[in-house]
Amino acid sequence: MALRKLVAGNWKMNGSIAALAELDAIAAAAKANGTVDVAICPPFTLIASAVARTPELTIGAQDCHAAAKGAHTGCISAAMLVEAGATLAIVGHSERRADQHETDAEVQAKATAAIAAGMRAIVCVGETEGERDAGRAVGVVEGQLDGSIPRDGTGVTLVVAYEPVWAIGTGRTPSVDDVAEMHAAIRAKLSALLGAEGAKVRILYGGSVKPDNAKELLSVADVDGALVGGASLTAAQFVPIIEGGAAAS
Ligand SMILES: O=C(CO)COP(=O)(O)O
Repeated sequence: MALRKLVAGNWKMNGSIAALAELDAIAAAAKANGTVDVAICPPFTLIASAVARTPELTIGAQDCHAAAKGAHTGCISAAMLVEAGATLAIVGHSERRADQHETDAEVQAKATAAIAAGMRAIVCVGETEGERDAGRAVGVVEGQLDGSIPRDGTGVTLVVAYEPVWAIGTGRTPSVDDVAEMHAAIRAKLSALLGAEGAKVRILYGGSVKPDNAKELLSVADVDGALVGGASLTAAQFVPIIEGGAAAS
């Protein structure tokens, strides 16, 4: 079953009010390429301004806290993100798993909170270079899915992003065969975990997606979109990736 592709940008800790000007051309490209869904996840402080500037564009967050409210200084709840206008939240990005020591259980709780608040959750998984070299990539990702995927959401509210850690920000990507193998394994695992709902979960590829490789990567079986870091910061780079997604649809 071919799922509608989602091309999502993760701005990480980049951007500014001035940089939101990029959204104008990105929103126009989203409209012109209506066969794909497009989203941008800017830093928390820019979410409301991004929604105000381009209400037609899906705006998401890069994290949320698992709790509804309380004594968690510096954290943001899913309900706060919804109030700001976010309709999806990335959770469990490898940078947060590494820098903030987030565990699978915490990622699962965050995804559950995001979905309960009415957002879609993009749950990130991916192996390190050492794990791939040791032949453990698929096993590591299956384990992350086991621990991080909420069992009570619907397939539509859940998105998985496969982001090999060694491909993020490096200009290196797995071979098309390796991407196909991993995405097939993720699909099988999702079906085992979620039954029929597993077939509805979009599986994004992330890690050095650029204008010149987007169409090829997005054409691989069970690649239902892309999660784009650096190349999502400018319309000049992100629009051709949106077009690549449409061409692969
Ligand atoms: O981490 C990523 C998206 O979440 C990928 O980042 P790059 O596209 O910059 O490699």
